Amino acid sequence: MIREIETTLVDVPTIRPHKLSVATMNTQTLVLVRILCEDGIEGWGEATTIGGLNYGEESPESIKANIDAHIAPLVLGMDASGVAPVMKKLRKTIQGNRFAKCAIETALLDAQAQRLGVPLSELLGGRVRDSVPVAWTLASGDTAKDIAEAERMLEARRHRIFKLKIGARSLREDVEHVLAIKRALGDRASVRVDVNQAWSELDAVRGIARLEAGGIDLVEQPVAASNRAAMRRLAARFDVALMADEALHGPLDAFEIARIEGADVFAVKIAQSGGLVPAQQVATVAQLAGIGLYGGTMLEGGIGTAATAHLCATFTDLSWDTELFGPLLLTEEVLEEPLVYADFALQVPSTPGLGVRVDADKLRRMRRQ
Ligand SMILES: O=C(O)C[C@H]1C=CC(=O)O1
Ligand SMILES: [Mn+2]
Repeated sequence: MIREIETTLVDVPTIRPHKLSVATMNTQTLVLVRILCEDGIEGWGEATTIGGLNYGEESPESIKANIDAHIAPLVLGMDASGVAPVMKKLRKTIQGNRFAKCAIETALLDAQAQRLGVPLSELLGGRVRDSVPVAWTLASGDTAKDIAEAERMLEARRHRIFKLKIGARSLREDVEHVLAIKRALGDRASVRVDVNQAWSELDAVRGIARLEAGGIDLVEQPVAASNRAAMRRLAARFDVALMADEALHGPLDAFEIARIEGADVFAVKIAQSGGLVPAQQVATVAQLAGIGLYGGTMLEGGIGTAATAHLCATFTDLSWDTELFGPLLLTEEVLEEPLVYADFALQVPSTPGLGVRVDADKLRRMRRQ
């Protein structure tokens, strides 16, 4: 039985300002959900988002309020081991709120996998890999600093895939910034860009032509999420891989974008999709349509990152790797033992459930009062 659902906000400073076209992040607010079950098992989920309301339509505060006032009362007392009936009820009764639903589903699946004594990946069909390659986002806003940061990451064998956040400056400045970084790193790294919807279609045509010629491997969400027709035209026009991110709010969007050939790659995000199971459906649609897979992040801490890692471990083909570096952008850790990053990859935890333990003392100290 689901006995208790507790939602906690934790404000954690980032290791440096993280500049996106929609926001500059100096702190990240983790939204953590703990579900206590009658049998004493405790499951954890995460509903962290980016930039308050700059990135998406759910804020940390709205997610917490909606779980506390509307979602928890609906499912308290239900059978905790029946994850599917609980989620069926939530999805039927509650509109939207994909992040909150993701956190509840993750916590219930974490608890259930612990109950069964298996890693979460085994509840999702079983893993085909024990680690996932991890990209790093260069987003200091300064070309020389970004190059130095990339060199440090290569030297430490932590990352060899770099995603550059662009779209806030003029097209010319952005393209020069990206190409300078690519020239400095050469074939030692894969360089990709994320425009976070900032460009018009015409900007995108001009920008992508130069990025493609300069050896950039992938362009993420260059135009507005709602402009699927532009994504279709850009995907048909250029060879460089075009990735959908903000345009993907779950399996239905995945199906529609696949149908119109509106992307070459999908960023699979568990919170944007509304949970681990719908995110797996997004991936299934992609695989059926011949669309590549990439494990995306909402810059979550250790819990959401571990959950996505378990999901990505089940994908037969993960050709575009992951960006599961969220915990590395934060100055403080909420887990007892941090996730393990080595040899350009994140190790997928192998103990029962999510395979991570929250440090209760640290959380008490760090939580928003
Ligand atoms: O992909 C996004 O749009 C959001 C996020 C993921 C990595 C990062 O630096 O920002
Ligand atoms: Mn993105």
